[in-house]
Amino acid sequence: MSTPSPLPQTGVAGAAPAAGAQAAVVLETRKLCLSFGALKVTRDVDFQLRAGERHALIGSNGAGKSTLVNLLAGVLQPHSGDILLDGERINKLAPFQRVRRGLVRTFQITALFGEMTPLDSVALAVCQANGAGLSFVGASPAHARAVDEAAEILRTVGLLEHARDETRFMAYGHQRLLEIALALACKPRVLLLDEPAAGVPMGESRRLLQTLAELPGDLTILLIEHDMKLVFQFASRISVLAEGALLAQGTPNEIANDERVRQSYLGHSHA
Ligand SMILES: Nc1ncnc2c1ncn2[C@@H]1O[C@H](COP(=O)(O)OP(=O)(O)OP(=O)(O)O)[C@@H](O)[C@H]1O
Repeated sequence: MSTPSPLPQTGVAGAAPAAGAQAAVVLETRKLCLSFGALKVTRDVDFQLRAGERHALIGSNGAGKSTLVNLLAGVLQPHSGDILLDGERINKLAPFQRVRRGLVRTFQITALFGEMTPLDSVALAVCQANGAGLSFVGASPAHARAVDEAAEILRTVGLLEHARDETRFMAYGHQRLLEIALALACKPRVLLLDEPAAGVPMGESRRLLQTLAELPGDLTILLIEHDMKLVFQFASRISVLAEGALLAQGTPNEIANDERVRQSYLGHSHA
């Protein structure tokens, strides 16, 4: 939980290249609803994620951002409405089945791998994703390939020089990058990130989001982030949730100049 920083006062273009309005929709929700008791946390959400987007999901504390990501990942089941991946309804798919189809959210498992090195952790995840199971002993060709692949993933997220560190002693920002590396080991087409920079010092969080923005262009990323500076540097498109409903979706310029967003979001941040 953190307090949203104010929206920029003038239109700010996203740093990432716009995916373009023509890109195909990869992930979509239609009239998605979920309540916790009497509390409606997801209200008729029609959300679209297009191929290659760097998409930020923003909104005040309790607006329903994590819930929406959990619905997309299959951690939560909607009470009504649909979730479509590549146009196919995936409501009934378990999280691991969605992962197999390329829909991956970041793990929060650094504690589990604290005594392992990033190289071993990611190689293990690669083995799992490649169907080689968890057999991690010996010098099998599958293991060697997994280690090579893991090193390449660590290079991509800028962690190669820490590949053989013990995870629990790594800087927190590096541990968050390792979570992203573990998600990349699952070969995602769509990556869902719930506040990947939370708790990371400012300079490092900017680098972390820059790393994400520079991931291969065919990877689609949805990210929850409270820091508006980071959001507007990262995003090619932005969705705004308010009280469970989708208030607006558009380019960074459109969102920054949307009066409803400014009133709703600035109102909360002032509060
Ligand atoms: N398992 C649950 N049971 C009951 N209420 C829940 C549950 N999970 C979330 N909520 C409530 O649903 C609402 C939306 O929560 P959610 O975590 O999705 O918001 P959020 O936008 O991600 O907030 P934040 O920015 O603070 O993380 C909140 O009022 C929260 O208290």
